[in-house]
Amino acid sequence: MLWAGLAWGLIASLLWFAIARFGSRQPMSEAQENRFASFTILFFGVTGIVSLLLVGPFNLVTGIVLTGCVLIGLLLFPATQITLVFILSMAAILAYAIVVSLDTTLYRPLLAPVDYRPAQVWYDIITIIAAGLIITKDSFTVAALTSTWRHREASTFDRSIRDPLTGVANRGHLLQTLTHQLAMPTRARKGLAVVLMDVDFFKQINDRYGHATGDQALIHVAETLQDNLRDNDLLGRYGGEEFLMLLPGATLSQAHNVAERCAEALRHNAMAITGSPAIKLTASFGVSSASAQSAMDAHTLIEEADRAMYTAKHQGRDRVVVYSRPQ
Ligand SMILES: Nc1nc2c(ncn2[C@@H]2O[C@H](COP(=O)(O)OP(=O)(O)OP(=O)(O)O)[C@@H](O)[C@H]2O)c(=O)[nH]1
Repeated sequence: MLWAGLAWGLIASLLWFAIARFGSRQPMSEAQENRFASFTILFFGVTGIVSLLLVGPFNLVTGIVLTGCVLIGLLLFPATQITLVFILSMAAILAYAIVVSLDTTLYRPLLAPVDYRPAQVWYDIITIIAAGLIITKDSFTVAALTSTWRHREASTFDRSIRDPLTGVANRGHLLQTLTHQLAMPTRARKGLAVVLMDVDFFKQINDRYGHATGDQALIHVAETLQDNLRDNDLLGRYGGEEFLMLLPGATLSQAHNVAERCAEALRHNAMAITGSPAIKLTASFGVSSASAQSAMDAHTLIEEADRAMYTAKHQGRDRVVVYSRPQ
């Protein structure tokens, strides 16, 4: 019976862990994780109750299943459900203590041996509470590790799509998002516009104030642009002092307005630095768009915006130029 219990605990735990970790190719969504966690509680909870009924609270099989229930549950749990698991495990420990404190002649496990003897009640209660505290402490350690692990996974993903200096999307993420949006079926997408901008005379800022101030200026530019975009627009750093904005659903003239708004914000939002007058920054903007019907690829669209941006540079900088496609 003991070995069967141990084997069962081990197999069930490994199985559960394998399903949680490798069961789906995609990482589980939060809703899936919650469903899986609830199912796990139910499964181990029911198993625990059945063990209690069949072999009684003093049997090692019951102990293993209850401990497994708490530990495996916590190992797999999304952080949002840790409190729930904690309450449930404390309730399980309390219920366990109550059961052993009862006059056990009132309760006789279904599979109890003929010479079944109730244990010393107080001794058992103290042992169970101590065990409960140890399990709880361990559970919190596991929970903390699990949450660090999840957090690390999330922040690795975050790092892989962000520009480390400015915190906006990096070039790879911009291109991937744009390619994905352009590949959407015609009926699912509206138009899409891109705005490419390049800070004017940026080399002079580096030369005059130093590279660290140059970096601050890039952060300032990114913040100013971000403040002038909507939530579903995507701003990213395309190169050194070049930023790209993806505006899903925007027409060419709407994107033109957005670019003018950004140029205006940059013009009137000089960057404050200590010990010198605020630095005035301007930029040149190029705008291009793809209608819902056009089959345009990401590189062509960006190249058009790039040409328009260079026209803006040649026309004297600090302005917006819209790409006009040859008829
Ligand atoms: N501080 C800092 N400078 C950068 C970074 N990336 C690129 N740069 C600098 O940006 C400058 C770009 O200079 P240029 O390409 O000559 O262009 P510009 O001076 O902005 O002139 P125009 O674009 O013609 O208006 C170079 O000096 C680069 O070293 C960065 O991450 N931090």
